Amino acid sequence: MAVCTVYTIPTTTHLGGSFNQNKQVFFNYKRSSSFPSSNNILTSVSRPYVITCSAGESQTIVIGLAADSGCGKSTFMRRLTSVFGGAAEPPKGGNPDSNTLISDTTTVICLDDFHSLDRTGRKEKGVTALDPRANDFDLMYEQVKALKEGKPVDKPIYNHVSGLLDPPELIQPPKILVIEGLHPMYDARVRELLDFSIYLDISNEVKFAWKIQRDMKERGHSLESIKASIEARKPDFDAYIDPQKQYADVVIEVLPTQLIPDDDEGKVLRVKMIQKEGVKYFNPVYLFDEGSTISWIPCGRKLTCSYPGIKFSYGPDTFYDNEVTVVEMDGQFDRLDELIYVESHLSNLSTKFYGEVTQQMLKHQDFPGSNNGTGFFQTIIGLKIRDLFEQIVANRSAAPAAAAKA
Ligand SMILES: Nc1ncnc2c1ncn2[C@@H]1O[C@H](COP(=O)(O)OP(=O)(O)OP(=O)(O)O)[C@@H](O)[C@H]1O
Ligand SMILES: O=C(CO)[C@H](O)[C@H](O)COP(=O)(O)O
Repeated sequence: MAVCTVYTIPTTTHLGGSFNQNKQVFFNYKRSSSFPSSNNILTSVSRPYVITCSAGESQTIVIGLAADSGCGKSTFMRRLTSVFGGAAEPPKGGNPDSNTLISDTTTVICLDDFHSLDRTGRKEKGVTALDPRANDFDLMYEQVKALKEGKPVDKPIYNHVSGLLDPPELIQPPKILVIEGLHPMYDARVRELLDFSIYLDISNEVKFAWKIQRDMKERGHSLESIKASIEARKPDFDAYIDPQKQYADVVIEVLPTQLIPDDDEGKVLRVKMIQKEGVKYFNPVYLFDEGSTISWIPCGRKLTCSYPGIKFSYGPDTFYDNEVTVVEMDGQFDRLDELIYVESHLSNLSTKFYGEVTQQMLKHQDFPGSNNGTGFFQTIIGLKIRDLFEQIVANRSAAPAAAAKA
């Protein structure tokens, strides 16, 4: 809900009346009270006043997380919500197949809920879920916009168990809204609403290895059916999902290792954190010396490394014509408690205390990717998002004060 603030003028004239939420007037008077914008009749201001609304202090911050199915979005979300504390759970008393996760600070909605065609509908029309024609971008835009403006919405639910569209669920505007799924940056209108965006870019080789792990070992699918499903999705993935990475503020790219020649196991990973320069409220993380190009093998006295070891790289680059800063980690950690050694050589981490990244990694050591750059960089991005949120909130509260001083 937007919050309006009343600034009173120290005279005795009474103006009274109602106000228009969209009108923003900044005067240099004293702040006397704040109230929710739904209560739009003034009853208790006895002196001339000025009201500021809609840049409300409770405006929702929107984060977009894009990736293909089975590429670690849920794992990333668990790391992110943990940074803010409190457990993330589906809406209480709602649809047991809801895709939404709510915690004190964050609400994560899954963009699969904006599929306009259900499983049968897609089959009949011969389109995949990645195809824009199977998704309702008008509704996605309207609902994300409404939530950002502090208004609740009745969001549809795509039921992954039945393959049907279920009755909608009520979503209240949170402090931080995360929209995760296939298309958070596809529609220009939705993209414009994002305060920060992330793309999880999992290379085909690694995606295949993860799919085998989950769908073959855990869900009993055959190797052939996994191969066929990846191949069937590829043209639409290339056309509609992959191009979104050009818009992301951070891309986490996951590739096979270069430390083992001709590795085909896909267990050891090379992970790049590609951070866009010039993004408001986001200072890229760097290694040792900002702006330099660095290659670092931390293995030795302070970091235990078994074969094939660990290699970090850092430096400036360009990505889709944007200037970026890249931190890369190839290899995997043997002992997570020793991670503090690596953490202490990175700067701009947005931690609140020494060793916070290591603490978060230790807390979730059972999550996939905790021993490599995927978990490490996801944790760091979680902390950067907390920092971005705190800066935006601090800036908002400072704005009326600055206006008052002017
Ligand atoms: N960092 C990682 N390292 C190794 N395996 C991983 C990693 N992240 C995810 N996986 C594998 O991929 C699977 C899917 O992960 P997750 O559920 O987080 O992805 P998702 O994008 O949310 O999937 P979906 O869209 O299908 O719900 C996990 O069960 C695990 O096998
Ligand atoms: O790419 C996907 C996003 O997670 C799913 O395949 C899509 O949502 C369709 O779901 P289902 O396969 O359960 O019908």
